[in-house]
Amino acid sequence: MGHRFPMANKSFGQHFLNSPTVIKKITSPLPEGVDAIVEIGPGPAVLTPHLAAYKKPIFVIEMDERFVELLAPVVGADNIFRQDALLFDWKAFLEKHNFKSIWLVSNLPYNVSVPLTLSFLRIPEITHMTLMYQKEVAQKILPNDPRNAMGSLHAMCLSQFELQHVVYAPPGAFVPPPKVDSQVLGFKRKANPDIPLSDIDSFESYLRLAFGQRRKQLGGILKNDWGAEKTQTALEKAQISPQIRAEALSYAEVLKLFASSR
Ligand SMILES: C[S@@+](CC[C@H](N)C(=O)[O-])C[C@H]1O[C@@H](n2cnc3c(N)ncnc32)[C@H](O)[C@@H]1O
Repeated sequence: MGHRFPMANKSFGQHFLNSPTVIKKITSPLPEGVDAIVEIGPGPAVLTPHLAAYKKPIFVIEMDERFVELLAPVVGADNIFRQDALLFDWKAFLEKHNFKSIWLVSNLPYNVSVPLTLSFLRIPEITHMTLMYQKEVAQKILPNDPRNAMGSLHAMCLSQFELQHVVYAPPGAFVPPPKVDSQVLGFKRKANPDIPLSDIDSFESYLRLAFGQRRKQLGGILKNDWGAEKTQTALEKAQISPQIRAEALSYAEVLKLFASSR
């Protein structure tokens, strides 16, 4: 496609997309009703021009200062945040701009993809996301085979979003090619989340406890933290056997047990 990439900086997890098919799948269509687009880690403006073409307000957050010069003509110098996306001040950004429905797009740097996803799900104004992951991580968020696949990332994301597979990206879709396969997922915020955001921290602690030792029996794991009485009452109320392994729980059971534990 003739895109000329600067030298990739490995410490920033840089692998630039070089596949028109994958780029198109990530950047289209514009989700209905969004009033702004935020791209994390735009690098040398690979996805960015396709997103800017929608003529919505567009902002980018990029750590590597070498790219500012390439991004400025695409999004405007004032719309570039040259910083770590993990430290981005969403509160200040939203107070200033008052957007109600943001589409967040990113070919995420693999080392920060999970903490970033967990932070985005806490920002209700982010209504749509299209995010690239290492395939193993994407499979934890949205397993192809849902049997015995329950885990904390899946439950956390599903509590706020409808999830869908968008496209696989083999190593050859990038320059330089990473050592792993990648997968892009689409997220659409549920109008009524299964867990209100005010409870999301407790839900996350509960999931970390229940899925910290996925292959052990659930009753034993919970008892260590909750004590015998609370564990027995909660499991009975949710009609779940203490002998079950956490990974075999259905999503409905995960929600029921959380509700029963409170
Ligand atoms: C995998 S590359 C993707 C580049 C481009 N968007 C593409 O699709 O080809 C990840 C980009 O994220 C940037 N980056 C890495 N860690 C970051 C962080 N914590 N916050 C913001 N940007 C980061 C890197 O400098 C790099 O440009």
